[in-house]
Amino acid sequence: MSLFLVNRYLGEEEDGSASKKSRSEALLAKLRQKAKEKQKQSLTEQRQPPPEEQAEQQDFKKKRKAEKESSQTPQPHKKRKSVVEPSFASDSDCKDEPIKEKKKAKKSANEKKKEDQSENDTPTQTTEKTSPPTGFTVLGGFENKPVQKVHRVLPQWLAQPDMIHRDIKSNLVPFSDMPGLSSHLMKKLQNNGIQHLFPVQAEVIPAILESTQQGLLIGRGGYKPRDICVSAPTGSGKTLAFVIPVIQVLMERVVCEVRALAVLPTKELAQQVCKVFTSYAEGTNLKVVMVAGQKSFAAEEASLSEHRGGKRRSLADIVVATPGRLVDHINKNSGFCLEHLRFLIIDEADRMIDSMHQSWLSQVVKAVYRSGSGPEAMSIFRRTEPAHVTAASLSPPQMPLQKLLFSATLTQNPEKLQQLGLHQPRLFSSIHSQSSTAAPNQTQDRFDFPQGLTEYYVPCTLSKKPLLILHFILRMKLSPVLCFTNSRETAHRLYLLVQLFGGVQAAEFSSRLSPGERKRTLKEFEQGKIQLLISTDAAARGIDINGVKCVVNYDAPQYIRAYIHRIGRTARAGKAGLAFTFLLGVQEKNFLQMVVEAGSPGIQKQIVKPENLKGMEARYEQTLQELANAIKWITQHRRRTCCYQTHPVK
Ligand SMILES: Nc1ncnc2c1ncn2[C@@H]1O[C@H](COP(=O)(O)OP(=O)(O)OP(=O)(O)O)[C@@H](O)[C@H]1O
Repeated sequence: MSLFLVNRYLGEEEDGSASKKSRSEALLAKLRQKAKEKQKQSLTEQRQPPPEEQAEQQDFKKKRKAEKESSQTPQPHKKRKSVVEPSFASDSDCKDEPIKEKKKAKKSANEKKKEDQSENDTPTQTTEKTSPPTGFTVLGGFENKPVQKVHRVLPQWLAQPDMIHRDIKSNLVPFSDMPGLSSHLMKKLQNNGIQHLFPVQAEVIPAILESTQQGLLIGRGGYKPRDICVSAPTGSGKTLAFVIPVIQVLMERVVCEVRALAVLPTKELAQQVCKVFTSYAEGTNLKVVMVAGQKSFAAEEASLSEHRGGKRRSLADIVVATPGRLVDHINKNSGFCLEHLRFLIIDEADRMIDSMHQSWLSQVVKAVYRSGSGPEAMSIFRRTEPAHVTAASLSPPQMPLQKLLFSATLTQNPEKLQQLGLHQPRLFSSIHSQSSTAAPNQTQDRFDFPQGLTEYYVPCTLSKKPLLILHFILRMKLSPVLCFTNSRETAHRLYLLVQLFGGVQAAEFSSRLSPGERKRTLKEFEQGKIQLLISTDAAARGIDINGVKCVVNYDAPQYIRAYIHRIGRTARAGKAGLAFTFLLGVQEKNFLQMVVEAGSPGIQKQIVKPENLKGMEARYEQTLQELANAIKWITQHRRRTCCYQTHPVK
C-alpha cells in the first residue's frame, strides 16, 4: 500500500502530533470554509455592480429624474432620443473606448444640446439638426443631404467632334483646295452650278477619301477605316458630302458589284438621293439602281442582276434603298449580293435608328459577311465579321464595311448610337456648345439651325388659322408656302377650304396620295405651279425643293426634331427663309421652351391684327358653309357607293 501513498502538501500543520484522520478533517473544514467565502463573495458581486457601472447607473438615474422634471413641459423629440441612446450604449462597437471618455462626451453633448435648445425656439428642428457627437454609430439614421444631379458624360468621340463651320456663305472652299477629286467630278460639279464646296463637304469628303487612300481593302496604317458620323444643319449640303467621295473612290472599279448602299427612310428621299448619284455617275461606268418600291419587285430584281451562262452578274455598283424593300431583296432575291459592299450610307440616321426594330441593319450585316460562313470560309476572298484586331485577323486583308451616317438631328445618345455597331467612329458636327459634360439643366439634345432662317410664332385661335394662311398668301404675298399639319385629315380639310375660297393654287401632300401623285405634286411645286402645298410630315425630312420662301407650321409640331426638319425646308444652301408657327394660347409656353432649349437663335412674336383679317371674313364664313355642304355630300356619296358595292343590284 505504501507504494501507492501520495504525499501532498497540506498546509502548515498546527499540531504536528495530530493524527492522519484529524488532519484530513481539518483540511476538509478549511476547504468548506473557503468555498463558503467564495459563494458569499459571488453573491455580493451579483447584487452590487462594479464601481464603473455604479457610476453609470447613478448617471442614468439622474437623467431619468431630470426627464421626469422636464416632462411637465412637452418636448417631443427628447423622448425618442432617450430611448435610442441607451439601446446603442451597449453596442459592441464602442467597447474599446474608455468609459470615462464616453461619459465626458455624453455630458458635453447633453450640455451642447441644452444650449442649442435654449438658443432655438423650435425644439424639433434642433434635435434633428444637431446629432450629439456620442461616438456611437447610429444605424439607420440618414442625414438629409442635398441630392446631387447626375451629369451626362459623353464618350470622347461625341464630346470632341471635328468642327464644321456654321456659316456657309463665309466659309466656301474652292475646288483647288480639295486634293483627290478627278477632273471629271470637278467638271460635273461646275456643270451643276457648284462653284465652291460647302463647309460640311470640305470636312467630310477628304476624310472619306483618306480612308481609301491605300485602296478599298485596308484603311490607314493597314487598319479597318473608322466609321463617320455627320451632324450638320438642314440644307447644308450633306448629300454631296457622301455622293462625291463614293463616286470618286468607285469610278475606277473593274468588276461591277454592289459596293455602296445608301439607305433612306422614304421613297421620295430615296428618289432624290438616287437622282444626285445618277447625275454624278454619268460619264463613268458606275451604275446606280434604286430599290424603294417605286417599281414592281420583279422589275427591281431585273435591274439589280442578271444570269448569263449560269452565272450571276451584278448590274449595280450603287444601290439606293428604303429599309423595307432592301430587306425583301436580301431575303427573296438570290441575285442580290452584298458581299462586296464597302460603304453603307445611312442618311437621316436618327430616323433610321428609330426604325431599327425592323432589324434591317442586322440583315445587311449578315448579307455582307455571308461568304465567311459558307464553304468559301477558307478562301482568301472570305469576309468575316470583324472581332478583335490580331495579326491573324489582318492577314489576308479583307474588305472592310465602312458606315457613313448623316443627319441634321443626329442623336447624342450613346445607347441609341450603339445599335449601329460603329467602329471607332469619328464625328463631324457644327454644334459648338458640345462638351464632355452637358449643361446641368440640359434635358434635350441641342441642334444647329440654318443661318439664313428667321423664326416667328403667331398667337392665334383655332378658328382663325385658315384665315391666317390665306392672309399670308393673298395679302403678304409669301408664296410659295410649304404648310405643315399634324394629320392627313387636317391637311385634306384645309386643302378643300382653300380650294373653295379661291384665288390660291393649292395642293395637298400626304399618304392619301399614291406615290405617283406625290411625285407629280412635288415636281409642280418645284416648278412654281403650286403656291401653297399643304403637307403632313411626309415632306418634312430631307426633301430639297428649290425656292421655298416660307414654311408655316399650321399645327405646332409636338417634337423638336419634327420642328427642325420642317423649318429646314426653307433657308437651304445658305439662302434666306422664313418659318411661322401658329400657336394656340395653351401651346405657347411649352413650345417656346422646347425651341429655346434646342438651341434656336431666337423665335420672334408676329401678331396679325384682327382688322387685317376683316376684309376676308365674310367670304371665309361663306366658304365654311360651302365646305360643310361639300363634306356632307362627299360622306353621303361615299355611303351610297359603299352600299352599292356591298349589295350589288342583281
Ligand atoms: N457646294 C454647293 N454649292 C451650291 N449648292 C450646293 C452645294 N452643295 C449642296 N448644294 C445645294 O444645297 C441644297 C441642299 O443640299 P442637301 O439636300 O444635300 O442638304 P442636306 O444637308 O442634306 O439637308 P437635309 O438635312 O434637309 O436633308 C441642294 O439643293 C444642293 O444642290
